[in-house]
Amino acid sequence: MPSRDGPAVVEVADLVKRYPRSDANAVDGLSFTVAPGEIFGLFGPNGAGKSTTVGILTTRLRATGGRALIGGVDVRRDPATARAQLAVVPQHNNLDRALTPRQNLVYHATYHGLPRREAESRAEELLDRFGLTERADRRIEAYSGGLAQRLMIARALTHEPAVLFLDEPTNALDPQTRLLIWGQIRQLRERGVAIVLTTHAMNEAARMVDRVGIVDQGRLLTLDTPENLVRGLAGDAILDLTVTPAAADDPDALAAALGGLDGVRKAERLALPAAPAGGRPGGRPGLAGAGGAALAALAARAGAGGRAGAGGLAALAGAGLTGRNGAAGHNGAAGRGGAAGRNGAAGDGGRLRVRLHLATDPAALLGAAVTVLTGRSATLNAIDVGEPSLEDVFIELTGREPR
Ligand SMILES: Nc1ncnc2c1ncn2[C@@H]1O[C@H](COP(=O)(O)OP(=O)(O)OP(=O)(O)O)[C@@H](O)[C@H]1O
Repeated sequence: MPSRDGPAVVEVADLVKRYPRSDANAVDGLSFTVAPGEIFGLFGPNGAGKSTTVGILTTRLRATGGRALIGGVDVRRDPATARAQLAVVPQHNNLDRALTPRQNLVYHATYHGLPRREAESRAEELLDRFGLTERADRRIEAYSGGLAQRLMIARALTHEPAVLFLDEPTNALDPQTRLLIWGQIRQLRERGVAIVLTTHAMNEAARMVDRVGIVDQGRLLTLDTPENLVRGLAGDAILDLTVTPAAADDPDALAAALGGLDGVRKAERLALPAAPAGGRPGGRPGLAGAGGAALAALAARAGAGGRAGAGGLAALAGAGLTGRNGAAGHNGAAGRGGAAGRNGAAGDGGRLRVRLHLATDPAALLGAAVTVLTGRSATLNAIDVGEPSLEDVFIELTGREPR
């Protein structure tokens, strides 16, 4: 079990950073703590203030106000002592190309005060742990991105830091290297190392992090475990309906009617995914995919429950059913299972995609949704159901507009 007792190893209190000649704070009163043996995800859109926060904590930048402590040491007052307790793995390769991989590790260890002998045996141990022993004396230039990332993490561990800052640790890595790196991060957690992780690959990281702080415009929007965030903000399930409203109907009124159903926490209109020429849009799994069994059951229950009238069931039978794997779905979440062909609609003309965030089982809602649609003479083209994800929470909090 990770040891999460004892005083926080990272403490940030009312932290402020205003860059010269800027008219807004890049970090604007941020507060959080990270315990030993905790993996803390610091997430936020581009420009939210993550790098600035990490820059202050790692002594690269000076705060304008507030406090930042590493292992109880104020980074501003005593940066050298703070640095001895932390390590940073940057997103981009900053290995010393004039040295071999082994020499990179030995150099880093001696820089941090280890005697030569100890530094060499530490390097040996880390090369072994990261599967680099065979490649320890090659030229750095010959290293792939994955090998370089492994070596950078190994290098960060030479002085046994109490806290490790990882910036996009698995960006552009193959699945094997990702697994290795997540495995190493897990082991560090078991040893009581605190890890502060910044990444945009939230759904991947959600499986690893203990708590998440989501920041935007330098402020903390929320801080909790991924499970609590997903449950609390995004709802229990997500149901995406692609519908063709009756010609005289108002799409917003139709979306609002669906949003008013019991068990719906929120309804939002989404852009329709672009359909590739002649193919299934979105590339999502259909009934045979991850959500297939659940969806078949859902369709059966919605039918057996008798909530929908005969017309509604006919509409349901004609709709494409797909599973979504809990993505925020802004780039084509709904696989339409050939519904466009059955519907006879040319292109996406007149169609509407409504996302319902549910506080209930989708099966319990589906009949009522179909009744609303048939009551308004709308056609149901596709149903896409899935679990909400951390990325859904992120979009909910920070919006869909690119920064
Ligand atoms: N050296 C600088 N001088 C002036 N403004 C800066 C400087 N560095 C960052 N900023 C601004 O501070 C704000 C926070 O930037 P920061 O790089 O910390 O965000 P971020 O969350 O790390 O973004 P990303 O995900 O793109 O790395 C942004 O508005 C950015 O433009």
